[in-house]
Amino acid sequence: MKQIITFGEVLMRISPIGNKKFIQSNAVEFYFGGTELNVGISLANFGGNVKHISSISDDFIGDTAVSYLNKFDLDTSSIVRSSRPLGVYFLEVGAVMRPSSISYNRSHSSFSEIVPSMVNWEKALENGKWFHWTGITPALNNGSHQTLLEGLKLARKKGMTVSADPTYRSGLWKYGEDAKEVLSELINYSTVFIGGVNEMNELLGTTYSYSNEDFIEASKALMVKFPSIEKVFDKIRTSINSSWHKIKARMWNGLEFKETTELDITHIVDRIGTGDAFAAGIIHGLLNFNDDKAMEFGNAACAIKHTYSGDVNYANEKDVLSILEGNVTGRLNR
Ligand SMILES: O=C(O)C(=O)C[C@H](O)[C@H](O)CO
Repeated sequence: MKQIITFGEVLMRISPIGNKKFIQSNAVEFYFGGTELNVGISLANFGGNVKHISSISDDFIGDTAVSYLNKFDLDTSSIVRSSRPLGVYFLEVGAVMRPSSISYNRSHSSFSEIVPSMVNWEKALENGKWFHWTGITPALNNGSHQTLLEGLKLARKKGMTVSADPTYRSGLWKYGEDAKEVLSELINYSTVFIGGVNEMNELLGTTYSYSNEDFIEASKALMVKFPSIEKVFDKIRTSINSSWHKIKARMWNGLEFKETTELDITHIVDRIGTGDAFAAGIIHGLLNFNDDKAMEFGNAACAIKHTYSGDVNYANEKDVLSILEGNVTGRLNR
């Protein structure tokens, strides 16, 4: 089976247990995560053959991270190891009207210091069919930006499908390059855009609203500016409070507009990684179903991720299809 390639940082999340603040607690729990890794693990849980490429610390914490990836049968053969530490982030999980808070400790991490000569892209992509990247990787450093660019160029040369989740995080991008310029360059090597009106406005310098009409116009304008983009998938989140969200998805594939119904997530267990679950659902859907079902599958995958603690979506294909079929009451399985 040909491989889906994900490339990005593996991070450790450290968080007080439950919804406590650090000052309330001395008991913490940890999880492994990282945007692109979350996508990779979710795709493996759906049955995909996934290779994750990264740079990970050459110490026992890095060994543990690699073992975690192996637990999901990810191909870790193109991961490089370095003397720099694994990136860490601290999370306080909010509840109801109290928002969650994140602080990153990743500026000199193993992945932040990656440079193009560390990855043998020819070898890494030899069995690849799909490449997924996000805007986090080029936001970290010039080295991670250039390494990604090399991988994308080769992926397109080999005719692979490339999905882009441009995720713009203003708190990153500290190394002096212009986010809009860099992301525009990288999107030219991408075919599927997983992002919404905000991201499109950022790239196009426009002010489209959230209406469906504006979403279609923004998607058309995006495809004119970046002719390699064939499909746009967007997720709309309505936040009642930290513990209660509603989500739905919509798409423009150059020919038709479709949207899902809204799924009501009344008791969020953990919302970190839900966007990655959406991206993985879209990729799995496009590889196995039609565009419409891919959008529905992405939305259902995003919804069920809210029920698992940690960054990763543990749902398999059957779990997601069951949500799609309307089984949302959580009835006990015996
Ligand atoms: O990858 C990152 O930057 C993270 O913050 C780790 C999380 O797993 C990620 O944000 C979830 O989307």
